[in-house]
Amino acid sequence: MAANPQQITGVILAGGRAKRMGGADKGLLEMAGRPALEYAIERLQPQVDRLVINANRNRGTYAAYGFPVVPDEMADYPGPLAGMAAALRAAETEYILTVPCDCPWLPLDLATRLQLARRNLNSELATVETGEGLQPVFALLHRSLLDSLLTYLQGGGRKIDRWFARHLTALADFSDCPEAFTNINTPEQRATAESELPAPPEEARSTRR
Ligand SMILES: Nc1nc2c(ncn2[C@@H]2O[C@H](COP(=O)(O)OP(=O)(O)OP(=O)(O)O)[C@@H](O)[C@H]2O)c(=O)[nH]1
Ligand SMILES: [Mg+2]
Repeated sequence: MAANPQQITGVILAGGRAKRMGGADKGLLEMAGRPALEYAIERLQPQVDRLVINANRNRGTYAAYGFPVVPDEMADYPGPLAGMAAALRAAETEYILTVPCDCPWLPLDLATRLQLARRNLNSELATVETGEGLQPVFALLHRSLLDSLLTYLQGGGRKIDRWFARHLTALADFSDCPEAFTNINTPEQRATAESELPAPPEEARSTRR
């Protein structure tokens, strides 16, 4: 199908090893009674036209949410850029918007603010600046970036911000809400998050289709 220039595919990056979480599949790890990625689905889906999940393990469990599941094309967990590359290849829209699976408070106006920043700079790429630094896993990427990304990965590059530096990069200012990008890497952070997340309402328990 021809890509529609207006459209964005949201990508939930759930392909990591989660070593700091003891090797659990972090997207499926329960946080306050719900798998982590359900928070990301709930907050990202209304902002985008399509959604895909990038995952390397338990793909059947992820597929049960009803969205396409895209695995990395590179073996051995090369990092989030591999998930971005796989999603760019799979997406049928002009843009993808990536978020990590472990960020239950991600902003509801993420897509709007990234698109605005990107348009202002007329760039192919936009990411988040919180005032405390970049949050480069949150990225709006034009499909034309795939070749550059594959070249960077094939050359051994793994760092997102170093690859971004090869391109004009728009920064969306989220200094008003840096805490919205809190992500959960360790059992301690999970415990803190669980004390702050609401108990799941009954209907939320059936998000999984
Ligand atoms: N597709 C893909 N995604 C990854 C890979 N490594 C990390 N990610 C994702 O990138 C995002 C940020 O990574 P981290 O929070 O460090 O997650 P992680 O790498 O699984 O966890 P650690 O092993 O503890 O660093 C998460 O959404 C991960 O799922 C990978 O090799 N492939
Ligand atoms: Mg990591």
